[in-house]
Amino acid sequence: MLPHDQENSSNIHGGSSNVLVRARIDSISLQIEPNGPTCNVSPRVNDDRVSDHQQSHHAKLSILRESLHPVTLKFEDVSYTIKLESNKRGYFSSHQQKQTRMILQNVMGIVKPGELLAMLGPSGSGKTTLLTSIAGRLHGKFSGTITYNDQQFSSSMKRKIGFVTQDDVLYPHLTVLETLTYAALLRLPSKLTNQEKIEQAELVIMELGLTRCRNSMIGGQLFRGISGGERKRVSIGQEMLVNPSLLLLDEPTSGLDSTTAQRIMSTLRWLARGGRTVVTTIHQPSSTLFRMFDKIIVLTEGCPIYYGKSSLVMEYFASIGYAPGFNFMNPADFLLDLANGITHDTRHDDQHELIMKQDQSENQNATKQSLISSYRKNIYPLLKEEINQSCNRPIRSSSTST
Ligand SMILES: Nc1ncnc2c1ncn2[C@@H]1O[C@H](COP(=O)(O)OP(=O)(O)OP(=O)(O)O)[C@@H](O)[C@H]1O
Repeated sequence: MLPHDQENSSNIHGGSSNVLVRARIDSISLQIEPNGPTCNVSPRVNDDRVSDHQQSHHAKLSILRESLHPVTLKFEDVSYTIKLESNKRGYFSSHQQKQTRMILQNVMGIVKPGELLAMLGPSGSGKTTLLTSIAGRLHGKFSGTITYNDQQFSSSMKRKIGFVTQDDVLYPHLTVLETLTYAALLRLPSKLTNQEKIEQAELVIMELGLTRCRNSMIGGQLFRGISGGERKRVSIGQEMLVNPSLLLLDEPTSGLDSTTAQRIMSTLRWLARGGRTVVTTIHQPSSTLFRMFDKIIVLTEGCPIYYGKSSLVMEYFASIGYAPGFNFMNPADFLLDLANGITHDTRHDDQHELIMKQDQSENQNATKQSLISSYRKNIYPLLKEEINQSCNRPIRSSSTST
């Protein structure tokens, strides 16, 4: 079952079955905040022909569809430095020189419930480090502020965060159903009965379209199991079980074919539209994938060169003198080139490669510095204002950033 198919299907929020669902939600000791997501697109259906069974089934699905604690994430001037220890004279020298390296520098952003933010940038640009800091798992010299509904990170917030890491750890000998059932038994609150926990695992399997492989083993290096895309969905499912308000994912589509990647991104978008705040890193998205992001942040060597709506990114770079040399270019390819300091020239196409090579060797750093300064001049002040203005205000579903 495709999640976006479900977006089009009826989702019942009224009726007695809904009361039961609410009762169950309450029994998970979660409460609906007054600033509920305004972006939930579930239509209300009042059709007597829908059977009780169907009603209860759809209503149960809505448990996973809605976030119960919408979270507005803000990260302001996040910088992170690490200490590098290197030998001064040689490998066996006891004289060690301590150097520092800046991994992130003044990174800012705001993501509201219902929004999907993608972090883009070349390998080593700091995407995972930023995601880890948002998850509250970064240790070391870290400065700046990260808040969740204007509150600092706390253990109660930790429980509302789902973090899907790049290298998912799954037991190869368990089936999909066993993996998710054990996760449900271990992670769901003790107020739920075991039967209810098992039902939640079944719901997640349906929601993520894993029904066909529910009894297949995960597999590993020694024996083949489910596919890479299914495996990634199992990892996402493990986090979905606890209905996180803030879902963070590190490279959820890496190594997957474009159709599977698109399917996973549809799932993430659908989770966001249920009032969750979704942040993902991504390496090389296709243009179809790119269009699914509400907002993007583009990093080069730890510094942002763009933050804002994905639909406005090309316009922004064109306004500061950077445009792709030809039409129909995947915006993500263009942005990654820019983040690497490679500009596209509008001159004749067969000169293009040569120009790119020259840029790489001679002008890369200058281009990056120019992009960083343009960001500081054009985007940073507006973003700072947006973050300050949204302080303690009701959460809205639309974004007003660049
Ligand atoms: N604890 C650490 N010690 C040494 N280097 C580190 C440490 N943490 C991060 N780095 C370096 O910081 C840079 C950013 O790393 P990060 O994993 O955030 O990049 P990334 O953009 O996610 O890369 P990729 O796309 O390849 O996963 C890299 O050059 C990495 O080697």
